[in-house]
Amino acid sequence: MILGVIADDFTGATDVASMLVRAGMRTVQVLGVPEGDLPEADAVVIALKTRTIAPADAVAQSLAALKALQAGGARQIYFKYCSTFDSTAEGNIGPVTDALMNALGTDFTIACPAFPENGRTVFRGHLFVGDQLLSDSGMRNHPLTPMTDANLVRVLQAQTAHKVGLLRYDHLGNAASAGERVAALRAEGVRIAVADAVNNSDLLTVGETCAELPLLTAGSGVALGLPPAYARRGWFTPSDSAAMLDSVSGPAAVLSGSCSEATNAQVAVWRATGRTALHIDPLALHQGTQTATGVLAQARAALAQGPVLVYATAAPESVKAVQAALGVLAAGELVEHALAHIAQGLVAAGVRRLVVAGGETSGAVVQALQVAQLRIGAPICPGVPWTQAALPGNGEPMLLALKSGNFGGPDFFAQALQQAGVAL
Ligand SMILES: Nc1ncnc2c1ncn2[C@@H]1O[C@H](COP(=O)(O)OP(=O)(O)O)[C@@H](O)[C@H]1O
Ligand SMILES: O=C(O)[C@@H](O)C(=O)COP(=O)(O)O
Repeated sequence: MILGVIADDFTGATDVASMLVRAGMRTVQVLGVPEGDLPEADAVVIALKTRTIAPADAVAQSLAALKALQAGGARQIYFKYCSTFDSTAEGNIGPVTDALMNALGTDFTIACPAFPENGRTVFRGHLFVGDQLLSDSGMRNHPLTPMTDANLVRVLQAQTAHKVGLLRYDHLGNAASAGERVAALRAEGVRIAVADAVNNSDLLTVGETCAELPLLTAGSGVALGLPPAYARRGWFTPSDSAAMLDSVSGPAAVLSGSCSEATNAQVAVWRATGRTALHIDPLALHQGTQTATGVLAQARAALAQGPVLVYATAAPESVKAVQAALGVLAAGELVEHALAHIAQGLVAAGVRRLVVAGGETSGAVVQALQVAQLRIGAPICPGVPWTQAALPGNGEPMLLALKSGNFGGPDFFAQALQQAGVAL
């Protein structure tokens, strides 16, 4: 294994796995820290659900993942977080980075969430989402990790006691000048350098400059820049490594717990077509006037007519009202449990092609389905591939598309299902 990736959520894990596959690395994604040996591959991605949990728990799980990757022989470790730097006031990007650096005995790493193909660029340490600063984008209203500061040096500095610096774009002209700047930053005592990157060429420079660091921390964009750097060092030969997924039939469904602007638009487009769309109302769930079992029964009944969408996706005002009534974490968990329960019931009813929107939501759903490993197939859009899992028990194949809340065009759900052979 060349690269061992620790991803802080499940959509992020398929995102980075998809990038590595695209750059020619044989990549396997495992869900949670496995008990036994890791699979044989150029890169192994361990998907955790640590983005919004207590920092101490996130650190413990990340260190367990690190141990497994080290036992599998990983030459380099990559801590994958969101391209919008999603974190709470306490972390977990800073605490997990610090813990991994200590465990690896290293005194320098970078932090680079840039993913230019999806509009995430970092310029002078500030993160942009399209033309907007992160703090002006829809991320300011995220239910669990509202991002209200685009200055990543400042955001990260608040999460670590160590010195955070900036690897600015004007040093990214080539790997030699970037390398000199890294040496200077290290001499200044900087432990974590936020790296600018506004296009894929910057990511290639970052990849070349950082290919031999024990630890990288990034969104999925840097994963594009690393494989060419590894290949130049003779560590592997890129191959067309995208898995051919099995052709899977059976009913299809979409579960959506993301409240991002992109997902709100995708739900609106689906509803406008008149296809089945069942709404989960967290307040009604809490009061008991709606139950997950009731919604599941409706969804199962509708499957014969075609794919079903079940969504809790709501606009920011509505999310805020729910959170004011129930509490932020309790509201999130209530919805996640409901969608996970519905996923289990739908799979028991024969659903074999499932799209899930939202990182936390995907984590809850995939954990409930007790899936252990994903094969990465062709991308539906940048950052979202179809994947194949074997169901526990009988090992039957099922296709899963885990969509980051922010990714995909307005017609993503139909596009994904059609790509998996679902007639609409
Ligand atoms: N209507 C709602 N009100 C409050 N919280 C909600 C609502 N719908 C979903 N949630 C919660 O919001 C969170 C969305 O996070 P996530 O699934 O990671 O989406 P994204 O990928 O957009 O970040 C989840 O914890 C989900 O349960
Ligand atoms: O880097 C990204 O933007 C995604 O890979 C990601 O981490 C997804 O997180 P969610 O938006 O919470 O799904």
